[in-house]
Amino acid sequence: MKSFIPNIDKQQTVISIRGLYKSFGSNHVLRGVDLDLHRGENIVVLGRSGTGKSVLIKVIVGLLYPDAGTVRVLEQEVPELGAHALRNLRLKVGFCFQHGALYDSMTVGENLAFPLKRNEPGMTRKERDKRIEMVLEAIGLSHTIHQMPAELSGGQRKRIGIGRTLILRPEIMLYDEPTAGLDPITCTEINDLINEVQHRFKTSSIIITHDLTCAKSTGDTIAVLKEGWFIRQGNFDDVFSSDEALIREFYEYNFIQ
Ligand SMILES: Nc1ncnc2c1ncn2[C@@H]1O[C@H](COP(=O)(O)OP(=O)(O)OP(=O)(O)O)[C@@H](O)[C@H]1O
Repeated sequence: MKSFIPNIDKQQTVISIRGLYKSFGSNHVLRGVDLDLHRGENIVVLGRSGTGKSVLIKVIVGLLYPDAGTVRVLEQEVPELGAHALRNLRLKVGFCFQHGALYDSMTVGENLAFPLKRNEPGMTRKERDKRIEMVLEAIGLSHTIHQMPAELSGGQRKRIGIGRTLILRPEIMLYDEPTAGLDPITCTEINDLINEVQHRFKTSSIIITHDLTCAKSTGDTIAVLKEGWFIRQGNFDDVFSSDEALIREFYEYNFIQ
């Protein structure tokens, strides 16, 4: 379980979704999704492969248009936003790709500088270097600044991927399977980092995973996506204590992975 009590503002939702439907032809992926992410909260979206977790995230950042329902992010109705407003919103919603999505031909420092040069062109070199140093220190990888991604371990690349998202100081973090493909010790380090980011940068996060350990250690709220909607939402113990079949399903899945 988490080692600190996060400061969650239950009065303030940063993401609010009601009655979300999304189909692709006859494939009805999301069928009435409701979700509230509060300021300061980590929500884990737990679901087996193909249940629509990525579709949900894409709707949240405006990459997919919903068939029905409302999707409100940082006080804005996402499906109604034009390209400019959507671009601005996406700067406040950081997406951590599953494989880090680092540029192999750039050093760690250059990878972190890249989003700053593109999105904060008014920044001086000194300000940029300071931000990069601060983020590298936060993710515990200051010594890698001149290294190439190929020289890093899988866990370190994941951390740099998280750092590259943090560098723009987003209000919301979206993590796509942050522990996929990592050994158990590295998984624990990434889970700790997700909590550290929540604590230190006051972010609100959605963490997509089918890793129960990740869910238990990072989630203030667990939302279980199945057959197009959230069949359970609550803290880990509430969600799993009463339903043996559900927990077995995920344990079996974790062993298969
Ligand atoms: N652009 C698209 N066009 C057609 N079908 C799509 C599209 N995007 C997703 N789907 C379908 O939506 C369903 C849910 O896909 P999604 O990628 O959201 O699953 P997931 O829960 O993220 O799975 P995984 O854990 O394997 O990443 C799948 O059946 C997929 O084929």
